[in-house]
Amino acid sequence: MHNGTTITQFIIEEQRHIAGATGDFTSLLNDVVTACKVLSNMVNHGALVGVLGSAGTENVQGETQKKLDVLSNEVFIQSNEWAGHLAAMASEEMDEIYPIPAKYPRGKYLLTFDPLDGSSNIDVNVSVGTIFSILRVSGGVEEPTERDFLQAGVQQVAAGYALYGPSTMMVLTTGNGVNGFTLDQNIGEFILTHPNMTIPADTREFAINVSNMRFWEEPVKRYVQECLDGEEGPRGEDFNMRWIASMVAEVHRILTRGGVFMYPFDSKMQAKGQGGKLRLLYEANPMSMIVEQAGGGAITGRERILDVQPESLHQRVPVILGSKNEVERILGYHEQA
Ligand SMILES: O=P(O)(O)OC[C@H]1O[C@](O)(COP(=O)(O)O)[C@@H](O)[C@@H]1O
Ligand SMILES: [Mg+2]
Ligand SMILES: [Mg+2]
Repeated sequence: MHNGTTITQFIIEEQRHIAGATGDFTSLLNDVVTACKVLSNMVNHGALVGVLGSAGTENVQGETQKKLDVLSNEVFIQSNEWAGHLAAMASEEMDEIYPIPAKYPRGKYLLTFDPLDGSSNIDVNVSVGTIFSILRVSGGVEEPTERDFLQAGVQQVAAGYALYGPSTMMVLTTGNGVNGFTLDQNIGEFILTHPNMTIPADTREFAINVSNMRFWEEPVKRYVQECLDGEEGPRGEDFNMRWIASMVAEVHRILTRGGVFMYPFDSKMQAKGQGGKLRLLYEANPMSMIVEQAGGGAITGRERILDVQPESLHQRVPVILGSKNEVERILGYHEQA
């Protein structure tokens, strides 16, 4: 049994040093933490509580929704709408933004989330997670609009994810480094177990869905081919590969032991008029903030993800993130192409 720092203690301690902090942000994060505990419990019970399988509906992006995609979205809304910290929420699973209903007070923050990341893995009992990002309202608190959410990732106040794996973890940044907490199921608290997570600058491990190889652009093909060529190739070293198909789990591995994760631009997505597979506001931006705060890099291939000016709520972008020196190498390959 752990008796270390709880996530609430950690956040309160961090906020103590911020002049003018009202406690709103602390209690918003607390509600997000509660939502993730509820989801952890649901995911853990799986088939026992009838939450696996398809919901028989599609989200705005035309993807089939799992029952847990829908349930986790509802849990996130219920946990976060009542307390008066938020003006609105936006989620991968909702077509439009969700302004806080008039029966509740509205606050100065916005919450975006991917309530269940990696949901194609849920029925096969492989790790899934939740990704979230907190922004400040740019316009009026009373009439939040989609435009309020279209802020570049550098504007994020905080970002984090929960990983429902062999143990449930919460990884969080408020712009002051990255810290990891493990859920102690016996006491229902996240305990600080991974202080100051940092990504090694060098790696010999990459993650990409190679079934898309024929659709990639030249610089990504070059990078992956050089990894595959191993000791005999230009890198002079053997590389290892992983593909979990849950971004949350891939990013967590990278925070733990380094590596590169890529869901790059490809011609298949281009044909559908999409810039990439992963969603800028719910996946790319929060993960990029975490990765940069841990000393890594995060780019689309040609530019820093956190500098991308969003044009629409459900915008997708190419993502290449992880160990700094490898990300810089891939950026260089794009610049040379
Ligand atoms: O099935 P693919 O093409 O390998 O894509 C896997 C990617 O899709 C995602 O699952 C998208 O997330 P959702 O499950 O939230 O739609 C990422 O987590 C993952 O990296
Ligand atoms: Mg996702
Ligand atoms: Mg999802």
